[in-house]
Amino acid sequence: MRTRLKVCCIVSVAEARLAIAHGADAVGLVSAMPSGPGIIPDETCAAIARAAPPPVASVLLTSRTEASGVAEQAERIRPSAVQLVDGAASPEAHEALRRLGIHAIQVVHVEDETALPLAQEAARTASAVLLDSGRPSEGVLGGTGERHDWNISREIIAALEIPVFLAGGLTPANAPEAIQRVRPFALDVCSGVRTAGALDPTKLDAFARAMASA
Ligand SMILES: O=C(O)c1ccccc1NCC(=O)[C@H](O)[C@H](O)COP(=O)(O)O
Repeated sequence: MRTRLKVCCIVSVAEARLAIAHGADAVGLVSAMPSGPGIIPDETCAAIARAAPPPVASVLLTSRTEASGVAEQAERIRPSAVQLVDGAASPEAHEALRRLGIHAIQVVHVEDETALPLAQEAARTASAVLLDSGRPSEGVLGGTGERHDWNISREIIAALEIPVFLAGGLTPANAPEAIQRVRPFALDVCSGVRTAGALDPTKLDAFARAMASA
């Protein structure tokens, strides 16, 4: 099965089009966060979500966890999916998204082996799990440019029956190894395809080619 590509930290409709032209299956839109390089206003998230043509998915990243807050933002922006980045969102938040017909992607930050039970719990309600390299205890919820322990990720993917995205420090140089060793449903990349903050067509092309070569 082909490994899917999610290009995250998209800041404009033009960047979304560039990512899609290079084969992105999904574009990630980072709304308000405690910190991070890719944050954009909700109005920009909504404009990009409207511009993403089917079957490309628009994924809204939110640090909200309460059902009412998650649902309010999702209803306004209308993405295909919401990526919950700040620990396990409440079952009510998942249920609110389900009622809106919007998928929930639950992020699990792989800090140590405790990520496995967290991912198994998340898989009970989420449509997909995304394994990332944040440090929630320090208010870092993604966009680190750092890899985590892929042995743990591989173990999680083998244990789960739902799609699992792999994120954190991916680049054209390590994408083939990520696919071969970890076998994720999709790769998620932010800093590895950017230069001086802007989406870089040369790096995007190299990333897509690296994935195809795996
Ligand atoms: O990029 C941000 O500003 C950000 C902040 C807080 C949560 C998530 C954020 N980025 C979105 C992502 O999901 C990244 O694609 C993912 O963390 C991988 O980033 P990178 O290691 O830079 O490829």
